[in-house]
Amino acid sequence: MEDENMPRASTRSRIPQAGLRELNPATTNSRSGMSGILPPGSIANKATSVSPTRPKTANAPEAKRSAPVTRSVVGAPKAHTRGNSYASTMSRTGSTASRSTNGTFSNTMGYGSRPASAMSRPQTSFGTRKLHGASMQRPATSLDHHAEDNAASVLGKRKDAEWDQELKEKNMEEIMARVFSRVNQSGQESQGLKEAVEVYKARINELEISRDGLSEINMTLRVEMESLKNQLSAAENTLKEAMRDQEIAMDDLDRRQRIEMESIRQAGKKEVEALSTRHQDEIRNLKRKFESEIADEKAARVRELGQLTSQSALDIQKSEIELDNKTREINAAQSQIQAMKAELDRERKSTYDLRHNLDTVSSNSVTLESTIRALKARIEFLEGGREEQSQAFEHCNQQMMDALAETEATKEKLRKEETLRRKLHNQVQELKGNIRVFCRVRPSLNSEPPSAIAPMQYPDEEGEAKEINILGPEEKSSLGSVSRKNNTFAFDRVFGPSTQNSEVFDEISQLVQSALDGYNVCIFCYGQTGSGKTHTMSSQDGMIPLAVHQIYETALSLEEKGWRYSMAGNFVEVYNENLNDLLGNPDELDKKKHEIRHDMQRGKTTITDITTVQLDSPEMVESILKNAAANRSVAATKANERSSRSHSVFILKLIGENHITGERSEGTLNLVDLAGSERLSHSGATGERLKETQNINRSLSSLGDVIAALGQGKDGGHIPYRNSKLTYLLQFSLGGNSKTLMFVMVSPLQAHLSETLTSLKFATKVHNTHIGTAKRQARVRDS
Ligand SMILES: Nc1ncnc2c1ncn2[C@@H]1O[C@H](COP(=O)(O)OP(=O)(O)OP(=O)(O)O)[C@@H](O)[C@H]1O
Repeated sequence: MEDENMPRASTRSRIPQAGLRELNPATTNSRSGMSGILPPGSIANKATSVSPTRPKTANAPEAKRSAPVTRSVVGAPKAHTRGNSYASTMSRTGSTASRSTNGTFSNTMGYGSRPASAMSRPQTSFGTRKLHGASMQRPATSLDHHAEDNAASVLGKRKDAEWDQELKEKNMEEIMARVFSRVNQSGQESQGLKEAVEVYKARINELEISRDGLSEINMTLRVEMESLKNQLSAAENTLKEAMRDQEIAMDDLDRRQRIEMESIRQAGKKEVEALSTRHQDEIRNLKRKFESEIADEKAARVRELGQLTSQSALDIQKSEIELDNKTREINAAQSQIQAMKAELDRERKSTYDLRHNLDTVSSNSVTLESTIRALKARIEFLEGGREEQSQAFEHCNQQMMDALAETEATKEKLRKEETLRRKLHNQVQELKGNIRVFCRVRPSLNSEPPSAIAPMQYPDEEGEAKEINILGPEEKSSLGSVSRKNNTFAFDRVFGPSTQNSEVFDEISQLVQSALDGYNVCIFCYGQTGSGKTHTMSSQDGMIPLAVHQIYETALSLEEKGWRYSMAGNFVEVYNENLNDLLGNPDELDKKKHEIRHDMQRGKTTITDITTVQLDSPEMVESILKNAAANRSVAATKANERSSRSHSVFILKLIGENHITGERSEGTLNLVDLAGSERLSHSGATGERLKETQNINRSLSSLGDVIAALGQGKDGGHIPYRNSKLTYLLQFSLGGNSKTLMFVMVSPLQAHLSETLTSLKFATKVHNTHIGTAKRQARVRDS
């Protein structure tokens, strides 16, 4: 029953709020109790059309509100059922309209059937509630029981009624009263409905008025919209016109610009034409001018050429004459050398003879002494014959005096001979050249297989080898054929791999002698890492120990000629353009600063804060070399696992004094072991090693520059000693006042071939350099 009511409530909810209050079925039905009497679809349909979207739940409170009304309607019959069975019959007819045919009275009561049918209409909540209320409040027995027993009770009552006419009339009156009250009620309900109709009408009027108002607004809006449309089209027109004007203006501007451009172009063209005409005129003028100048110049040059040709012919003649002279001079010098050599040999022989004489004289003097003693004994023995004795004594004395004079003369002759030897020795050294280059190829080591050795030949091996022949690396021609270049280099001496250090030293010992004689001598080893520099210079039988031994021996032998020598040694290292003291404290390496100072007047070099060792014995050299080797910076590179990355310089200062002749000599012997000369790309160095290699290469190229500048031989010409620490240190040992020997060291390995060729080319440049005559730093003491 409740489910049927819900959609109905929602249908009513579509009625506008104002009219809904009036239309509320609860209110309406409370008055009439017969919602079913409304014409079907008249109000509900109207309401639906006015507000079709009203939510369904809005009707719930209204349904609730109808409850008390329903109760009041239901209450009326209930009051009447309390009296008699007829009232019960009426009630039953109202509640079960489908069975109304059962009673004749109910059929005749047409007006009474309307409320009953209305109540049975499923569309209204009212009807439903009424039925529900009836079933709840009226016990089933009170109505149904009466209906079932109706026949029996009526028969019983009829029996009584016949006998009680008064009661019947009373019942009839009651029924009539109920009918009247029902009619009245219906009248009231119809009045209520009329009122509702009125309300609806008023509402419809209101809505129509509001519709009219909305139509007016709508009209106004349409008119406004129309005018806006007009304004919009007017604005569009204006815009179009403005755009058209703009386009016209742009066209005008464009045209004006084109005209202007055209006029500028024309003006430019004219200007260019004028300029080109002017330039062509100028070019023509210049051409004419230059042609005449060139013609003049040509004539002058031709004249000059003629003069030069004749001059050069003269010069050539002169040169040829000079060449002849020089050749003659050389021949003379060579014969002089030969003569000197012969003289030297003679002198040597005479020295030998003199020594022999001296020995004879010494033995003579010994003999004389014994003779004197014998004579003395004889004198004593012969004291008797005085005259005879004194004669014999005088004779002996004379013999002794002669022998002493002879000895003295021999010594004097020896001293003179030594001076002469020095002079001759130096002349020989000068003739050999003040800068000499020796090449030394080290032997292959055990770790190096024969296949790794590059082919090298020594064409003049039989005598004093001076040439080396090396096959260069393989080169591919553009046609694809592989060839190897044959490179021949010539030096003052070439030592093959089998040469021992002692043989090499024989060649340089004369230079060591020069240092003792008071000359500055510089011997340095040049070559790539691992080519044998350190072995040649500092090994146990290297140049440094051998030189020191020779100096000791010579100094000793010179003592009997009146010479006393003092020897002071320094051992320094040039590392990264810094000077280190290799005989000093190792902790101070690379920290302590040493400065090089030159005494330009005396041609002397000193180093500040350097350790100087007095060499008292040849054995001291060994410990010096050991200390220096321990201190020397050694670093690993790709090229060699133990590689000296610095230049080491052993400086030996030799000061000699002859207490007999008063002569004094000051010579310096510099023995230099240069750092590896390999190129950057080959060493593969990086970081700190790269910096080292760069510094090494810079100082080596400075050495080359100094030698090249010395070779140009211009007096007072600039020699770039200051370009590196090494050349600055050796300033007085490289150049006019000194003798220089360079060893170019060669590795026999095929892998080092290109470095070897680079070294040999550098050495060839040095070899082709001729340095001026050396001066001996000697003074003769005033006596
Ligand atoms: N004439 C030689 N006879 C025998 N062995 C040699 C000779 N020359 C060099 N060696 C050996 O070859 C190796 C490399 O020589 P060395 O160390 O003297 O080269 P280096 O040019 O001084 O190299 P670095 O620049 O690294 O000092 C050493 O083992 C050395 O003993």
